[in-house]
Amino acid sequence: MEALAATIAARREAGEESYTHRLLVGSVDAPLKKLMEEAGEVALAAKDVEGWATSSVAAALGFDAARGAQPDAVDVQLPAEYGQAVDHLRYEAADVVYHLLVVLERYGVGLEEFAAELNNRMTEQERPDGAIRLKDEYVRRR
Ligand SMILES: N=c1c2ncn([C@@H]3O[C@H](COP(=O)(O)OP(=O)(O)OP(=O)(O)O)[C@@H](O)[C@H]3O)c2ncn1[C@@H]1O[C@H](COP(=O)(O)O)[C@@H](O)[C@H]1O
Repeated sequence: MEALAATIAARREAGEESYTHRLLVGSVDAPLKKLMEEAGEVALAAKDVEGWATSSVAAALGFDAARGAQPDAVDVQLPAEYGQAVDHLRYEAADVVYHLLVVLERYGVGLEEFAAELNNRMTEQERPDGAIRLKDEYVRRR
């Protein structure tokens, strides 16, 4: 994530051949539209995973019912498509994170500041030692 955020920031100085550069300096509507589009694709991909899981459970229950069995536990065989759907979910999630980092970069929110925002929401027990916090040196606008 740090390497990606640094690459995105450096693309401010790149040429028009860079997709990231165009998202950083062109109309903001472009990265915002992509962010929303990719978030929608994550939702659809997750529903696809759900679909393969529930149809597999339904198939296993139907198989047991056909045998007249009343099992305590159902042996669900997840098909290859389930794994492919999870892979697809991960792929779309990466598209969201990339476009989110581009949008944050456009408005000067670096990865460190973003991490500090998340760290601030953690309980003392969750937060690792030395975690970056939202302090004046990270945030100049508060
Ligand atoms: N991580 C990414 C990254 N993730 C997604 N994308 C681009 O985001 C766009 C997504 O658009 P689409 O949805 O049309 O493409 P898709 O994901 O194939 O299709 P869908 O299945 O989502 O519909 C594609 O053009 C991808 O290339 C990215 N473009 C760049 N990066 C990183 O940014 C660096 C700089 O890239 P440049 O833009 O080439 O400077 C790269 O080296 C990468 O590390």
